[in-house]
Amino acid sequence: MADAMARSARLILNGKVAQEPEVREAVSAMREAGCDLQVRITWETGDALRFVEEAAQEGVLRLIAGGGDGSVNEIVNGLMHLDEAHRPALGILPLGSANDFAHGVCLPMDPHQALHTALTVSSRAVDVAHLGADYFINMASGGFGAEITTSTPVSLKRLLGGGAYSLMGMLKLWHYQPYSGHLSWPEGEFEGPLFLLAIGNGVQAGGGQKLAPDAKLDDGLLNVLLVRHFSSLSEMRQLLAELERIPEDGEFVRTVHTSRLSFQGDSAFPLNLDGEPRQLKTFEVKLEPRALKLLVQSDCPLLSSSSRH
Ligand SMILES: Nc1ncnc2c1ncn2[C@@H]1O[C@H](COP(=O)(O)OP(=O)(O)OP(=O)(O)O)[C@@H](O)[C@H]1O
Ligand SMILES: [Mg+2]
Repeated sequence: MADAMARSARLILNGKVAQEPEVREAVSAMREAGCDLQVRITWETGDALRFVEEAAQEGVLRLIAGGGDGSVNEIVNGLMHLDEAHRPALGILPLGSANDFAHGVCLPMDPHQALHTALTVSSRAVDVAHLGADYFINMASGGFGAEITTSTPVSLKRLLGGGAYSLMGMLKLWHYQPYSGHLSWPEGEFEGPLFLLAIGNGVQAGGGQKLAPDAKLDDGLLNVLLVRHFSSLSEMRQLLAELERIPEDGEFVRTVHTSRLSFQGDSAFPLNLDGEPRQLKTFEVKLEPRALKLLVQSDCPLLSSSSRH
């Protein structure tokens, strides 16, 4: 039996994509189907936070983020600053360029289907990670990818997919230096030059790069990917091969499942939180287990109680 459509909901739409005809048509269709769907449009950073507060004050139960990973991140931050009792469930209308979180949770990319999903499914409780005062729902990635993708439009997936030789050329051109730091978590530690660090609540970042393929959103754990730096072209080849299959304990790639992680760097470390850039010398990442209600299909592969097979 199909689930009933919610009677009311709020859509916070990133102004960059607000006028797309498909979005307008999808909103009209949901209204015609009986949902009182109100829309708020952002102009700049900070607007979404205010709209989240307004929605909570008005008792909105379903809040839909219309935009890319950055829009979802801003809305998650707004939601996490509310009391849990007044926190609306989060739906996503994927309208960004990467939409890594939405792809990771297998949401439909078609605006009509995505809105319909957000307005009909039951919510599922998922973990939310935070790094200092900043929350993220999908992934924090640091090192190589975070630095280069912040200043070029090339996605991490394309950079890593181009092969060892072109990647080496790129790193030379960028005068790339590995980052050194000390990582520690309750069950272990890592010291040394890092090529890449990814801390996943979700599975993918950088435009489709699956850095934490086994991550679940509701298991109380961060899936951490540590990639040690290389010193030759052949080592780089090995590193890229390991990134394809993400071993537990490879020569370069190592995975750790833990509830929290601290980093002490020798210098500012470039980080990307759900696609939003930061530079931090030290940080700690923790999880708030099952703190947010997410509107995804019940067979979403990132739910540990998933019935998908
Ligand atoms: N009207 C607007 N015009 C341009 N940028 C906006 C507008 N409103 C909000 N923003 C900014 O857009 C950024 C978020 O963009 P978002 O990440 O959603 O899209 P994207 O970068 O295209 O997608 P993705 O991150 O999935 O690749 C935030 O920094 C936000 O402040
Ligand atoms: Mg973005």
